[in-house]
Amino acid sequence: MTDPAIAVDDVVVEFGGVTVLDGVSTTVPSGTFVGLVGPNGAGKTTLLRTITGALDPTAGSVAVTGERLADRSSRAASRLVATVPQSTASTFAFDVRRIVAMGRTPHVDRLGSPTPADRRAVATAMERTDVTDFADRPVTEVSGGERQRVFLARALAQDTPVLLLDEPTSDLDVNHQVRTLELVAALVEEGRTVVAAIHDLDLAARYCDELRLLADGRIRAAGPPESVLTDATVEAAFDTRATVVDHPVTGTASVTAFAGVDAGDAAGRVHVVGGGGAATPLLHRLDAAGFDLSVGPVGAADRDAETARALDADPVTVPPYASVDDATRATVAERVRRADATVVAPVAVADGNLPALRVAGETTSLVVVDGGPFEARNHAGAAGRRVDATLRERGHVVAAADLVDAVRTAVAADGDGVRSQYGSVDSDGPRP
Ligand SMILES: Nc1ncnc2c1ncn2[C@@H]1O[C@H](COP(=O)(O)OP(=O)(O)OP(=O)(O)O)[C@@H](O)[C@H]1O
Repeated sequence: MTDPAIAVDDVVVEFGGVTVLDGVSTTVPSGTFVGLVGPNGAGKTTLLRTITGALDPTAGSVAVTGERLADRSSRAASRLVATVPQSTASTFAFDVRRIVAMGRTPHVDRLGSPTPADRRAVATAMERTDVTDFADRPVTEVSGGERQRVFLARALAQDTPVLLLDEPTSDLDVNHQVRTLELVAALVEEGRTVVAAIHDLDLAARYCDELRLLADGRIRAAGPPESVLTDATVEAAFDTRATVVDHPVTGTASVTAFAGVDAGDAAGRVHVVGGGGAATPLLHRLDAAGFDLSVGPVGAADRDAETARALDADPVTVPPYASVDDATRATVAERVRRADATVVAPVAVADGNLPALRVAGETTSLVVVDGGPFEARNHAGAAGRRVDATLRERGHVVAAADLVDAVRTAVAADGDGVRSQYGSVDSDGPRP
């Protein structure tokens, strides 16, 4: 069997008597992209620095392609591993091309000048990281995100089998985040091995072959992203409530954290009127709080339907582009009546949700999230203004941030409160 690209064996790192890595063992197979995830201070940077040999572990050992980097000359080690540090602040005003060319140092003969192959490697690295346009600018005068790409270009120009990246996308805009991780994935396809500390769990799940979840100096979970990122592992490592679902577009794990949401001890059935993704964040909050959920009516392929299925929240769906038939209407009405509270997401009034809005409006335990269909600006005319005023006066309208508390109160008051009377004021029906 060939050696793994990286083997970390029972590594302990202490700083001034404080144990930062506490017996970390893991291997990274050659040609894979492994993401290091975990909370601030978990030890990700420390582990990367130990792998490069920049830090000597208190105990344990690290091998890269079967060799201890500490036993190699720094020039030889630099032909094996390239790194992009978390902070790329540079004090020297070298131009970008010169910074990238520094990646060739371990390959260039000490006395010789760069060869055409060196120049080609620099040009290709700049192109692949999209920095060619500002190749002649001083690195001190480019933006933080541009500088991050310059240092990735330097690492690419170094042309090593192993790349270690500390937060390679932290300063990048959304376009360059995705482009950079696609570039990294392409490098891995070409046979390189990459380990990257990544804070964005969704991006890590989307691009990495495997993850290592680090917390309190230990690896808490290791393997494919979907096995590492679960509600339980994320909650334990990050000390927060969290829900992990399949992302509707990428199909990979998508993590939503809820700081300050109580442990899921809330009881009660809640029906949510949503559509177009408006209910998705609300469903996550309500699910994390512990409510039993139903949703609808929503299109079968709607984002809210996907979320509902992922959370076992029982969506009432209609086929795409179909109108709501009598049977569906009756099902929704039944769900609303059976629920201990009904939540209306900030949706626009549409033929599809109008029947549900009508039924919801007649319940006593209605929670309307601010910006929704009952708002005056979403209705034409006096009827709309009356609906809005009545609901606000009766305390049914809340900000999304206050949703869980409002639903707890509504559930407790179910059957007890005054009717929201949306039904009675809406004599001619709201108009979109
Ligand atoms: N040189 C050092 N001396 C003392 N303590 C250090 C040193 N380097 C790191 N630490 C401590 O070790 C712990 C782990 O730090 P590390 O930078 O490895 O975490 P991290 O997981 O990369 O965090 P972040 O996500 O915030 O970048 C932290 O508590 C940090 O304060």
